[in-house]
Amino acid sequence: MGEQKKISIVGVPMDLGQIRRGVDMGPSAMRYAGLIEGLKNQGFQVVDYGDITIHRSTNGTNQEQKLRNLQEVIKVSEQLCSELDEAIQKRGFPLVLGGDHSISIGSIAGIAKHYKNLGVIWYDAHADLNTAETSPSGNIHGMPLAINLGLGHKLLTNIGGYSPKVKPENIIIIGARSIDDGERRLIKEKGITVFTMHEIDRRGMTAVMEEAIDYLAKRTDGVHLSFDLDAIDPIYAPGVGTPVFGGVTYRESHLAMELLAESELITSAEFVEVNPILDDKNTTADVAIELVASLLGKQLL
Ligand SMILES: NC(=[NH2+])NCCC[C@H](N)C(=O)O
Ligand SMILES: [Mn+2]
Ligand SMILES: [Mn+2]
Repeated sequence: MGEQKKISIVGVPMDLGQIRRGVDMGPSAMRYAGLIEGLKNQGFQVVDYGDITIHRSTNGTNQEQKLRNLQEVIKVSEQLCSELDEAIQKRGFPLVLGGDHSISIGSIAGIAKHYKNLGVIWYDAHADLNTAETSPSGNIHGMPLAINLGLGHKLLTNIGGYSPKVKPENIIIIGARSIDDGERRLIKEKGITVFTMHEIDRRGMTAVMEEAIDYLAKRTDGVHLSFDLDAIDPIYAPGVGTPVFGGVTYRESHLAMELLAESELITSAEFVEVNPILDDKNTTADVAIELVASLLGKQLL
């Protein structure tokens, strides 16, 4: 990253993609933890677009059904899509703050149209590859990666007016340890690369990241990092709505971000699922902004 590179920040206080309240406060928690100041100290020009407005109707549509809050999620996704489109045209590095992981539908919709062959690193305990048919919960935050592949409800896959956004061979999932049956079938059928916790335990984070970086560097013209804080073990990042034990450590996650910084591969990023109500003294937001700093080139010496 050269000096005075521009970072464009967009907050998405979205909690409609799942049922636990509090994740809408994620963008505030990361700002409160010192995100903007930190990036400025790191030498970046920071343009903060503020938060997208979310209209939370008291009785959202599709409440107990297979796509909870569908209409609201569509509205927010379209808005995020056009904000990111604009940020990229103004040559900023898009940094999106969640909000639950359903925001990735809008962010990747806004980003992918600027690339011929966008790669995606999905750093997550989950695969988020469900559709309404396979979802055990009806929560849209468990579906965004499938939607970005063009699988799922038409109104979601068509955000931004085009579909699909990403090819299955350009996706790498890292840190997965909770995968539903339908997701497992899709991973096999589409040949999606997944470095589960097994591969990370067995080969180590360095080998996993090096392979991911080499692979994506050869075949993509931009890579979006979608970082779900629940990839990290809840010991280090307790403030998430769907925690799964046995996750990536704090150190391994920093290492992963440092290797990505060194590779200069990442062209946009989002940090999602930070839920300060479930957190312990804003620890998860603190961890998130430290990881942002590492991703954007901060070094210990
Ligand atoms: N972004 C997340 N935290 N996703 C969790 C998804 C959990 C589960 N697989 C579901 O579909 O409901
Ligand atoms: Mn997750
Ligand atoms: Mn996720």
